[in-house]
Amino acid sequence: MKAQLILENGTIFEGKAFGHVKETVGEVVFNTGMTGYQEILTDPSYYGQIVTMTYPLVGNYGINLDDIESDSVKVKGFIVRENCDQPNNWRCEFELDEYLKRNKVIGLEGIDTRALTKIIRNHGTMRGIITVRELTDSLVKTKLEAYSNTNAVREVTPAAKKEIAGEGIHIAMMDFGMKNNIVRSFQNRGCRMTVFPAGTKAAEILDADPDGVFLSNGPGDPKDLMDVVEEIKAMVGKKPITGICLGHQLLALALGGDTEKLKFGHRGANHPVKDLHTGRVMITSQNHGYVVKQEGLPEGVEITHLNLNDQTVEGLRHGEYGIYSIQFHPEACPGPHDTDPIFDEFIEVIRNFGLKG
Ligand SMILES: NC(=O)CC[C@H](N)C(=O)O
Repeated sequence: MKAQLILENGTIFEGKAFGHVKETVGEVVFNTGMTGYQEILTDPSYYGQIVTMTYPLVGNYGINLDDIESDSVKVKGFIVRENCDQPNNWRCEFELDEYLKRNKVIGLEGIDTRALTKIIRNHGTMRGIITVRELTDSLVKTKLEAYSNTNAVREVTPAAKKEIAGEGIHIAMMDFGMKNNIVRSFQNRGCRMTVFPAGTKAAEILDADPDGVFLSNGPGDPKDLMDVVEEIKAMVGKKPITGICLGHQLLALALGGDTEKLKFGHRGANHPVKDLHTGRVMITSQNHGYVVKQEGLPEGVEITHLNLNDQTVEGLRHGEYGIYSIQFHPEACPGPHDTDPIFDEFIEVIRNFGLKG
């Protein structure tokens, strides 16, 4: 069935619908990974967004239910140059088309995703609509203007608290739409975890008496979560706190720093990041549209990592408070595992804080 992508600036791409055919509105963002579409589709940080892949052939190894990062597809729509309908892999359980159908998410294929990416790069991230109907300009405008993603974290955070057994240190995880491999990475290191929904008060988390707190990744603008920032503030200095991506941005806000929106974000599996302590450059997995501003970081906060493509902040530390957070994704999935040792560094920060007390 014929379908269109209509962007906020009026650009129209014509292609073919696949997956579950329905109209969808979202922020159109691009990912430059050559593989990893299962992890991308199910990463809750993409909630509210339409993702387009720059790599031209997607779906060729099919779908298996081991490589997903949450229980369902979280993107609002998925755009590819070519959807492979004859996947071939020993782990393949079914096709991408079938997976999108089961999750009621529309796919759009047959458009030049590299041309689309160039438009987003030049213009900045835009809203868009995927539709199989003929819409008038004014209806498109109304639908795009009605789009809001301010409630995203509330849509993907778990409804209730959960315990995960382990023999090691006890970490309170604030789950803003946490990827599965973050939990696995701490589990591999023996950690015990209590996972709390996003709306949990600091007092309840402190009551559980964890050795440390972890703030997860998640969708949307960190400034839509100023109530959460207040709870984090109430834990600073009392417990060591670590965080990834949205968690890192929320920590920066809690410490008195600021965040801003990037023109088109970082989404891919080959972003070079420099560790300013060791001088080493690591290739990282990334998915974010917002970033911590360098200017205005309060005293005591040290920038630990920088992105070598655009010199943006990739890591922060506060020695005295036992705070350490990272903008990129040490849990990978998808992407290289270069930065997996960051989880050991998180645990070390938590242990060292314990020793001080
Ligand atoms: N992966 C994430 O946690 C993303 C954080 C935030 N939603 C951003 O886009 O910047």
